Amino acid sequence: MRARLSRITAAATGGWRPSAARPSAHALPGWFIAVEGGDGAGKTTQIDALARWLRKRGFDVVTTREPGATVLGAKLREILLHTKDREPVGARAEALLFAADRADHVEKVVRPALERGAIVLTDRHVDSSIAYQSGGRGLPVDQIAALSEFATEGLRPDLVVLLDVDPQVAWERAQTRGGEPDRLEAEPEQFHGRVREAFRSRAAADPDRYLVVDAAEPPGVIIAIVQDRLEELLPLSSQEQAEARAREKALREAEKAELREREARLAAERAEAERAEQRRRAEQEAARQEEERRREQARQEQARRAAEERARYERQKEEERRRADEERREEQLREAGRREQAETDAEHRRQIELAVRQIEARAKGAARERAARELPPGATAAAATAARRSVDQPGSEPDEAGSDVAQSDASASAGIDQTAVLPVDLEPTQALSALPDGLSADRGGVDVDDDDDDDDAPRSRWHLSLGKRKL
Ligand SMILES: Nc1ncnc2c1ncn2[C@@H]1O[C@H](COP(=O)(O)OP(=O)(O)O)[C@@H](O)[C@H]1O
Ligand SMILES: Cc1cn([C@H]2C[C@H](O)[C@@H](COP(=O)(O)OP(=O)(O)O)O2)c(=O)[nH]c1=O
Repeated sequence: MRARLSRITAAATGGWRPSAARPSAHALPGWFIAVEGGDGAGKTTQIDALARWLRKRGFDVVTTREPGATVLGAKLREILLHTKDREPVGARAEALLFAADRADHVEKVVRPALERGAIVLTDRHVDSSIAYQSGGRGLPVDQIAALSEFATEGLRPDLVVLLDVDPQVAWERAQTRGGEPDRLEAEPEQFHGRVREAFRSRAAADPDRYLVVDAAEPPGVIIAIVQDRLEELLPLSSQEQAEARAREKALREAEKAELREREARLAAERAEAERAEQRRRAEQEAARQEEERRREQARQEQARRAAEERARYERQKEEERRRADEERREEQLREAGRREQAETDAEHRRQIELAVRQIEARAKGAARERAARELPPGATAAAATAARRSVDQPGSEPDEAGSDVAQSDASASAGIDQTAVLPVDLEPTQALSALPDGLSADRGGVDVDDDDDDDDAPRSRWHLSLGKRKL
């Protein structure tokens, strides 16, 4: 089967050259197969089976036989095999008659069939003459071979299938066909033994052209062996070649289709890879743009925060400047208030001191007047004069009182109400209650020190303390 497959492949590719494998010398296009063996070996059975098999493969098959395939051959066969009631045929005449049949057979059946390219399957040929007329009858083998060479014009089978079997077995098989044994079949066992040996000897001398098969095997086994050999030998039939070409064409088409499919698949894969690459690049570009946008956003956010921070810082600085200005203004206002308050307080102190001195001066004057009234008349006049001087210059000793009055006049000229001058006969507490509005000198804030130790007139020392005003 392997050989057949290799031939199918070779034929399909145009590499098969039948003549190169042909063991015979003929150059005819057909194939010449001879089946040989003893009587009852199974030749007819195998030829029928081979013919069916070969025809099924598409070959032009011609089955034939020797002797008796032609009109002449049929008459010779009758003479050769059925000699009952006739004069016996001698060995040399027998050999010549078989040769005559063969010559007519080759000329009229075999060669024409081979020339048209048929496979010719013949039941017996030259080897039967070698086996029977030489081996069996004892005629010189070279002369029998030369006679056959003459009859066939040198045509030799491409293959001789020798069905080799014990003559006794073959004889028993032949009996199953019924009928009377022919003249040669009727020969003794030794004869058939020599025939067998002649066949075997000839096959052994040319193994390339002979296939020896054990004919004791079942018909199926034998046909398989012969088929194997013929598959090696024969080319493909026209039908098989056409089928092989069709298969080869289908194979090429399948390969082309597979190639196209593969190329399409590769193209699709390349396109997909390209699309994937484009997607990857697009995603990469999108990611890059997104990253750039994110960075720009972050940069803008950072710039916005920096701007906000700067604005906040500027607002803070502005606020600090505003607060500082406000504090400075408030401080200036407070300072102005303090100065104003200090001036007001100083003015009040001055007025209070003036008032106190006036009160003290008047009190002293009043005391002197009282003392004068209590003195003798001369002393009284002097005291009254002093008292008047004291009255005329209240708030101090006569000299001091005069200057205090002058100061009071100065205060009046500075806008202080002259009506604020206290009456001289007021007690200190009465005088304080008579202070102008805005001045206060309560007992808690003004110490009145009645000191009569160094002065004969009751004298109060006023220590002024001013309540703090809120600005
Ligand atoms: N291999 C075989 N085994 C057994 N019987 C066979 C075998 N081949 C053929 N036969 C039978 O033997 C008989 C002779 O066969 P046949 O083919 O006529 O032989 P041949 O043509 O060689 O004289 C037939 O009855 C056939 O059925
Ligand atoms: C062709 C040939 C046949 N013979 C013999 C062999 C056979 O016995 C006989 C042919 O008889 P046949 O009935 O054709 O053979 P088989 O019995 O095998 O079917 O002729 C020769 O002796 N010489 C030959 O050259």
